[in-house]
Amino acid sequence: MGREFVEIFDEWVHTYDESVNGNDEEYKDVFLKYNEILQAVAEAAIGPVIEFGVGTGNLTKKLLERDLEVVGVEPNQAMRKVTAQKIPNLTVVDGDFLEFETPIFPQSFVSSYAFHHLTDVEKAQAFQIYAEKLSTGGKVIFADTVFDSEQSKKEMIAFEQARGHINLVEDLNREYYTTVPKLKELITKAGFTVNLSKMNNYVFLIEATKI
Ligand SMILES: C[S@@+](CC[C@H](N)C(=O)[O-])C[C@H]1O[C@@H](n2cnc3c(N)ncnc32)[C@H](O)[C@@H]1O
Repeated sequence: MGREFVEIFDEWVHTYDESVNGNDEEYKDVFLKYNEILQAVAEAAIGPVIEFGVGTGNLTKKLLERDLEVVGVEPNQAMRKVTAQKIPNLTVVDGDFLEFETPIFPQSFVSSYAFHHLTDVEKAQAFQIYAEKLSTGGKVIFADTVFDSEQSKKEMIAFEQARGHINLVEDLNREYYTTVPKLKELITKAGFTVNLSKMNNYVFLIEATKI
């Protein structure tokens, strides 16, 4: 579920790695320190790991470099194809943040640049599902665009509008970018402790531990 943005990646799959490497002017600030952010997610993960929204496999590679057992969950067929070419032995199943069937029992759920595809209600449902599947001490480690408040979201959209980043503005208005207080509330309600740290002007590292 929360799959209404999956088709956007049929097109973006061809240039996605250029965007994350800073070659897309509009998304430069979103992807600032991309590798560092993914590394921070990988380092906080404990295996076995389920990764949502694998995309072109950039976080997956970092998880595998740590010798963690990983199963990917990715709803976009084109993205699954690219990842299969890059990392031939990886199991990537068709699924999403809310509906997934994998052959492993995870100790952590991880994701980068994808959780905003879910509404806040769906985000809460997702954390309830993860709470049921994890044992005490299990982790959810996500990196994603989150705003300090609704006011700072509005100011950031106005700022991007003023510098002519129309595609980014459309994205920020279209998808479900949430705020730090909302995220903290829904994660703690699901039975986790949580710590959020700012990684760049857009992205927070979200580290949740099952109580
Ligand atoms: C911006 S890309 C991020 C890719 C990669 N994780 C990264 O950090 O570069 C978002 C990915 O999430 C996937 N996606 C979209 N909706 C999703 C959903 N509901 N559940 C899981 N993944 C989803 C897209 O197909 C895409 O591969």
